[in-house]
Amino acid sequence: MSIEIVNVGKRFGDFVALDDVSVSIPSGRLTALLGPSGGGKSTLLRIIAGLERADVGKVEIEGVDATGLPPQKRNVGFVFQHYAAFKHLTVRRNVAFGLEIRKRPKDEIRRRVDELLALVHLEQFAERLPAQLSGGQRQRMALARALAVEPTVLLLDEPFGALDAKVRKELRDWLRRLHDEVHVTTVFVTHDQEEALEVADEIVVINEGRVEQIGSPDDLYDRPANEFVMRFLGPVTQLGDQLVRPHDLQLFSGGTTGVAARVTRVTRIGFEIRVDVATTGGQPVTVTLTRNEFLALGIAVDSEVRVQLAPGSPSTTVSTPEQRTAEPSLATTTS
Ligand SMILES: Nc1ncnc2c1ncn2[C@@H]1O[C@H](COP(=O)(O)OP(=O)(O)OP(=O)(O)O)[C@@H](O)[C@H]1O
Repeated sequence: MSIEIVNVGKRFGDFVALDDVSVSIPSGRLTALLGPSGGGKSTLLRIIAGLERADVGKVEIEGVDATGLPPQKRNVGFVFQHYAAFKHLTVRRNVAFGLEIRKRPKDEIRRRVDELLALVHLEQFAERLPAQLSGGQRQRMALARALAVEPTVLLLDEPFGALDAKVRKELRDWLRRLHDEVHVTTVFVTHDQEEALEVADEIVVINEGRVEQIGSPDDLYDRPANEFVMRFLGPVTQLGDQLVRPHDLQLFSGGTTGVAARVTRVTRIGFEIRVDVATTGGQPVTVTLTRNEFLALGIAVDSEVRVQLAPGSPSTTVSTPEQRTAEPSLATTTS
């Protein structure tokens, strides 16, 4: 294990930002700290970086107790959402900065910076100033600069957060490929579940200062530890007292399987069809089908159907019976 966080606690005044957090972050992997705003992700990242001190607990990096070490002794590189570049220095000099202050030989610096600029696809922009780059290019420069000093650990706090959706998506794919080439242990903070599921090898779900679940994207999606993780990782709907995913529900136009319901609304959303139904007990349930599945059923608004959870699909029991689904359906109940 590359980073061991053991029983870490952190308060800001009376506010508990982290409550007895223990996480093992594996070497050479890409790990996401995922959770809602204010949950404590950045605080945990800053504690790993040494920018913040834990009140209790221990941080170990590559077998070394780093709890009391200042940031510059931890050999970590970091990139934040609003990256502050040296405005008056070229891209090349920005990337070289960490190597220059370490007084590495000029030849070595040139070679290493060329390699890094190629890695982040910025070779042709080496002599530009940061202001002459796009937002996405600037974040790539920031990553090259963080990697220049060969950190043991790379820490990224919402590094693409300020960029538009398309650039964000491109950088996400690019980060995944970069990591496959470089293999530096990387921890990144995100509140975007899609980003975490797509990019990370391991995800740590953090909410209200506590770890809700740690696992691979598949573990979390298919075997959510609790209702919070289930709701946070994707769309949900409720069938009886079970919280389920709308695409894990099956509809039948006849027969006796599952629960009797009536179709209240049919909506096409891109390549999916969303079918809202109301059970005979009056519970609104949302089902998503592919277009072909929908056409094969031959159903429309007011059709009588049966609905059931596809065998083997994840579900969790809802804690309070009156709790509404996270994605409320627009169904008007019929009985
Ligand atoms: N220096 C500080 N002083 C007081 N409270 C703080 C400080 N830093 C963080 N907090 C509080 O601690 C909580 C956790 O903050 P943190 O930034 O770790 O959350 P986060 O999960 O990263 O959220 P976001 O995605 O919004 O950045 C928040 O309620 C925040 O207001």
